[in-house]
Amino acid sequence: MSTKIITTLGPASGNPEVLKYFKEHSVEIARLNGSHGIIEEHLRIAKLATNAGLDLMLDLPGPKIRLGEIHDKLLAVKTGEKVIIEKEQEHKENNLKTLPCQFSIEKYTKINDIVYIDDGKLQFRVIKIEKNRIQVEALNSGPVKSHKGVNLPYGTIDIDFLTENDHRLIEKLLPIIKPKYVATSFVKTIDDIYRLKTAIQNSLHNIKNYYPKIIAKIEMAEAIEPVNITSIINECDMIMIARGDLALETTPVHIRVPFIQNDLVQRCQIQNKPFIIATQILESMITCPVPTRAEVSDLYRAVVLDKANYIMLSGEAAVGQYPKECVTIMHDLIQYNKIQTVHTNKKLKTKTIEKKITTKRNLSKIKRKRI
Ligand SMILES: Nc1ncnc2c1ncn2[C@@H]1O[C@H](COP(=O)(O)OP(=O)(O)OP(=O)(O)O)[C@@H](O)[C@H]1O
Ligand SMILES: CC(=O)C(=O)O
Repeated sequence: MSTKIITTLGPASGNPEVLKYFKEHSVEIARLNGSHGIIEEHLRIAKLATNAGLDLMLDLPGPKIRLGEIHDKLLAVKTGEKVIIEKEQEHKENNLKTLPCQFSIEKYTKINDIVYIDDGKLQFRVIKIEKNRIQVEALNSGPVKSHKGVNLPYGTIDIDFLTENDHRLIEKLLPIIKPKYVATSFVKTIDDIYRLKTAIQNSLHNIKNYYPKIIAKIEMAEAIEPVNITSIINECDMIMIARGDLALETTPVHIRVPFIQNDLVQRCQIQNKPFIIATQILESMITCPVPTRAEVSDLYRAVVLDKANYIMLSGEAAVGQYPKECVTIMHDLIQYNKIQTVHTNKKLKTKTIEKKITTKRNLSKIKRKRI
């Protein structure tokens, strides 16, 4: 089976024309990211995607630490600037810029720890810890936007696996849209998968003949420990190598992802489990109509070397300027690989036939000599 595409839906792709294009160009699954957008919007887009013939994936946010609503949606920070990160309901007047956070994070940090925001695009060093807030120093400049992810690779996070938001999506959205797949974020152990299954069963108690396939998103250091990963792969229907958070939840940050990807691909192949390679495959195409050479090489690795069952577009398809162009690049590489494979197989076949013929000829020569 050749690789298929998953596209995350959002403002850039939630319309019939784009979805039709996706369907015609190797997209099989439409992902609804439960971290963004309201239920009504997910319902609307789910209907459009189903009408376009796509399967649905509901991606549950799990215990991901995110910023809250930033006043005016955006705040600029400068290198060296001191900033407060505080639990959003616990705001205390101060004269520093303040980033609201959905969880209280002071208990997961120590002085000098690095806090990563927005997939690591912004880095801060912890300089002071107080109740419900930390003071940090910006290590680089940039804009901070509402709801971006916060990663603390040096802390042990013990936020409950299924959050209030996950329960709300399981109860309010799942029974209506009946997605073929439910993806679950920040899985650490097999018990998390059991808990998710129980929550889904409870929400579907009145619905017969439907149960979603479960996708475990691998993005935590604990999940890739040998004692956990084998049983997680066994218990779910598909694995997502969720490289965005994985890059920041494993140390040394950023550089371990390709090594872990290699290991997970091998494990999935040995355990005969389909897998998805996700995140930043064509990230630069959020704002540029063509990919970088490095991105095409990453795509080549996923499709040709790893033979991923699915490759996934996130922001590129949800909010990017070129969702159709991204899908076209992926589709074209998949098709090109098919042609190359047929070509190589034909060449191999011809070589084998040639070899057989030469061997036969040599044999008959030997026979003739003997006579
Ligand atoms: N439905 C949506 N509505 C608005 N913005 C969205 C939507 N989906 C995604 N986005 C934007 O695109 C970015 C990238 O999308 P992506 O699905 O990778 O989200 P994410 O925040 O990185 O979360 P996750 O870790 O679950 O992938 C998001 O950070 C968000 O700004
Ligand atoms: C897809 C996702 O959640 C990640 O890469 O972190």
